Amino acid sequence: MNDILSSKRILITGGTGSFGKEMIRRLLKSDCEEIIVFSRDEFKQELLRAEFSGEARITYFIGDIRDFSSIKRALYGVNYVFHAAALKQVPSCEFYPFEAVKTNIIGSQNVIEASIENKVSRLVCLSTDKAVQPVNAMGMSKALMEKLAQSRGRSSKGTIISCVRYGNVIYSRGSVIPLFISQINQGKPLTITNPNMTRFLMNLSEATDLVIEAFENAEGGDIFIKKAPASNIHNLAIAIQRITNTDTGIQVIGERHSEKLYEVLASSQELQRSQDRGEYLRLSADNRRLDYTNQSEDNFTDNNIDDYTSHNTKQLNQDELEKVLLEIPEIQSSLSKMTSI
Ligand SMILES: O=c1ccn([C@@H]2O[C@H](COP(=O)(O)OP(=O)(O)O[C@H]3O[C@H](CO)[C@H](O)[C@H](O)[C@H]3O)[C@@H](O)[C@H]2O)c(=O)[nH]1
Repeated sequence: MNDILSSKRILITGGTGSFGKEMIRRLLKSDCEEIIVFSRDEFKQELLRAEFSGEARITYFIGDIRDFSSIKRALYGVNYVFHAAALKQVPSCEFYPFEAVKTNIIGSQNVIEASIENKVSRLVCLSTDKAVQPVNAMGMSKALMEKLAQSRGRSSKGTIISCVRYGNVIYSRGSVIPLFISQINQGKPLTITNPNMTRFLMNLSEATDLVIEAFENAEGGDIFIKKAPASNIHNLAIAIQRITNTDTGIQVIGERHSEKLYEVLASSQELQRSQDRGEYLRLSADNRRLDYTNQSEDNFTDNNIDDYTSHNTKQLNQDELEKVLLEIPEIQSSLSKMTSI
């Protein structure tokens, strides 16, 4: 990646989050000229400044993607953009769906238009499996972000706009695994919603690799996904108990608002237009024109292709789950704190 980054200016929206930090670490290994962290929260920027103290290539920009003028100003002279700013929590977006509209849809449209106006050459937008056949406000808003990116990705020749879809990132802020660890620390039972619910699992490094894969290889309107294994929540809870050598019990609490039993990383229709790239799949935009009189007659959904779901992908067994979990730095540090008590 170093060649295309040399002497370039890169902006990360939502740059203080876990993806932002990991991407900054990767970018600092290149000869890029500047990394701009664009986000709303001055305190989180202060913490990041302390974490990367003395790193002259990082600059900090307070702004909000909901405000077109602030993102437009920040993007002046920028070459590449990673768009990670979003409202990501399913339950809170259910209760405040218009906030998801404002950030994930209108904010993303601002990032896309400001990138095109500033002649940014590549823009990668971070999406989620919840955007496929969405049932909750978070997924619906991300689905529309993808549509906006694909629509402008088709027409904006100077800016390559692509998306990536994450599965669940292990130990991401506010997610179930840190919750389980905190419940264990308090001697409480692990609360599981529906034992049979499955989720695709990936770690932060894999999620960042996926963004880089799209950044380097996407054509306008592409969506990249990473082939990922999955687990059901019951097995995940058992694996957490086993690696922590604890048994505070398990309490089934039932599903939260608008949760899916399983997630879909790619629909059968998308898979029909996909390119297998080994670890990754590239889902091309449907680039037909808005004129169906001249299209070929083979535009049918292939009945033999299933959606790619967290139910039909590879399921991690207990040993594999424990191995995957033990590789996560935050879990390692939680375990060492537990043993030192
Ligand atoms: O107390 C709990 C809380 C959650 N779960 C279950 O654990 C799984 C994962 O839940 P998380 O809250 O960790 O994650 P979500 O699947 O709801 O969504 C997460 O993954 C998304 C990607 O698909 C986005 O990254 C989003 O920001 C993030 O919240 C779900 O099946 C959920 O029902 C429990 O069993 N018990």
